[in-house]
Amino acid sequence: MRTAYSVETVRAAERELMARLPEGALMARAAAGLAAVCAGLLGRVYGSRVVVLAGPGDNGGDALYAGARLARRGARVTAVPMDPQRIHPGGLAALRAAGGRVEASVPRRADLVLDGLLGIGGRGGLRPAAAALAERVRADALVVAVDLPSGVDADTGEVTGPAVTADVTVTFGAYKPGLLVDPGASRVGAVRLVDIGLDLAEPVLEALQHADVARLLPVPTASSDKYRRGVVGVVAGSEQYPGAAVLAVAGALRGGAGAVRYVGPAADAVLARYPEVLVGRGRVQAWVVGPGIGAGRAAEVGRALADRDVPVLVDADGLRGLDPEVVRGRRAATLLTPHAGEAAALLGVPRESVEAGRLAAVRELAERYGAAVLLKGSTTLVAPAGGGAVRVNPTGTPWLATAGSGDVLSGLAGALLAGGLPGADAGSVAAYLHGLAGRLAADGAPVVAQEVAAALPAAWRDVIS
Ligand SMILES: NC(=O)C1=CN([C@@H]2O[C@H](COP(=O)(O)OP(=O)(O)OC[C@H]3O[C@@H](n4cnc5c(N)ncnc54)[C@H](O)[C@@H]3O)[C@@H](O)[C@H]2O)[C@@H](O)CC1
Ligand SMILES: Nc1ncnc2c1ncn2[C@@H]1O[C@H](COP(=O)(O)OP(=O)(O)O)[C@@H](O)[C@H]1O
Ligand SMILES: [K+]
Repeated sequence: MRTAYSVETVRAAERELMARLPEGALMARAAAGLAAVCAGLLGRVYGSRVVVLAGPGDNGGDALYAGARLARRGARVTAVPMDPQRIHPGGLAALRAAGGRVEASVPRRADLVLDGLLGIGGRGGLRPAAAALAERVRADALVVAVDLPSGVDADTGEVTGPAVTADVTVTFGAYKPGLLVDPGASRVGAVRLVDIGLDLAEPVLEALQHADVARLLPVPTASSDKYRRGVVGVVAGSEQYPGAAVLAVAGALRGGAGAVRYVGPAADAVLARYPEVLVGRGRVQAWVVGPGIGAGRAAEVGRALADRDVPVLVDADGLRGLDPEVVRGRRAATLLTPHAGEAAALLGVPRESVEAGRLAAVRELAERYGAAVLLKGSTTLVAPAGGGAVRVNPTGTPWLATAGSGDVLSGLAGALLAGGLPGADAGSVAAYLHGLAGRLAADGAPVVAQEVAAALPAAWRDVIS
């Protein structure tokens, strides 16, 4: 499991460690790690041109001390302060002692630019003086963000104004949520974690890895039969969107359901593609309701939710007007799987505000509905029902933004619910496999939803191998 920690947690761990270490030791560790990564990126340090954008706080300090280390190895290092009156004094002295220079404007030539403007103390987007410096960085220079790209909110990934886009981010002690959640995540480039010895409390965000998914996947045993493996009931599709039924069923079958029961008006289309499917109501271990059902089917959604002891996944049209009290009153898991537009409708806010503040939106929905919530999109997030760490999905590809791929995801997550996984596990494991299948099927070229479903077994094998 990869974990990310809030600024508050990082600062508390830093205080605790600093109390036991000589002054400056922690910053020296950070700077040493940073300089080592830069040296590796430069290949040849001697004679290289390095620019340090130095903000007013400790982030600038890290960058200046790292600059000093590179200068001692023969790099030509120029620091450009964001505010000449406020620059880390120790870092500045170290850089000068190592032969580095200070200039008021960004030099025209640079092999590598260290973005030490703002770290975890940054609030909001870059203010004009900082933004002007960042803008003057030449496009062909390698940009290395110190701790995080300046202008990205460390706790949320929000970017509310100008911000740096890095090629590499060297982060200290722990991943911060803003490095893993869009829009911030799109600005970090490759992330390198430098261990500075922090002893951290609870993470606020976590990302499953192959081994975690392998451990969670339900696998049939000698005593399994199709009912014990889990029957998934799929209420999906309509005359207008019969394909949604086929794709949700495909996801459920490929997700390891013992059997799939289809309920709705697209049975002919479903059976033509999947003769394995049972048609009509009956006992199930989980319901998937909503993909492609269109408007006016609230009664069917209500019927599934009323079965309080059976896990239910609600997606797409099923989410329209969903009543928080009904969902809160359920005993078994409920998993809601909105995209940003559906989440915005449930929250009564514009879509853009969900996209800009994905973590806050998914947490708010989980809290309001007392349910696990999977928010789809460029970084899929899954919040558990009872609060606690949100899961961010590390797999996936923008090629998955194709009609029907969400229907496959619903069926897949439904199969995992039927297999006994709790809501947030079912959602995050499904997103992981779906994202991996998307990558395998796309392989850099356009992909259609059926191919994503067809690649699920390969994704599954990849995870357990
Ligand atoms: N906390 C830790 O565990 C460690 C922190 N270290 C470094 O210290 C950094 C945090 O340092 P600080 O707390 O001094 O904070 P920062 O250096 O991130 O920034 C704080 C300063 O920036 C100004 N500022 C805030 N938002 C701004 C904006 N939007 N535009 C322009 N100026 C803005 C503030 O007025 C404040 O003076 C970390 O990111 C990391 O680089 C490392 O040295 C090692 C350990
Ligand atoms: N920019 C993106 N990058 C990666 N994945 C994306 C992106 N946009 C959408 N997706 C994924 O594509 C799928 C689309 O689902 P959804 O929006 O429900 O579409 P549909 O209703 O057509 O199936 C989701 O799994 C979502 O996370
Ligand atoms: K920075």
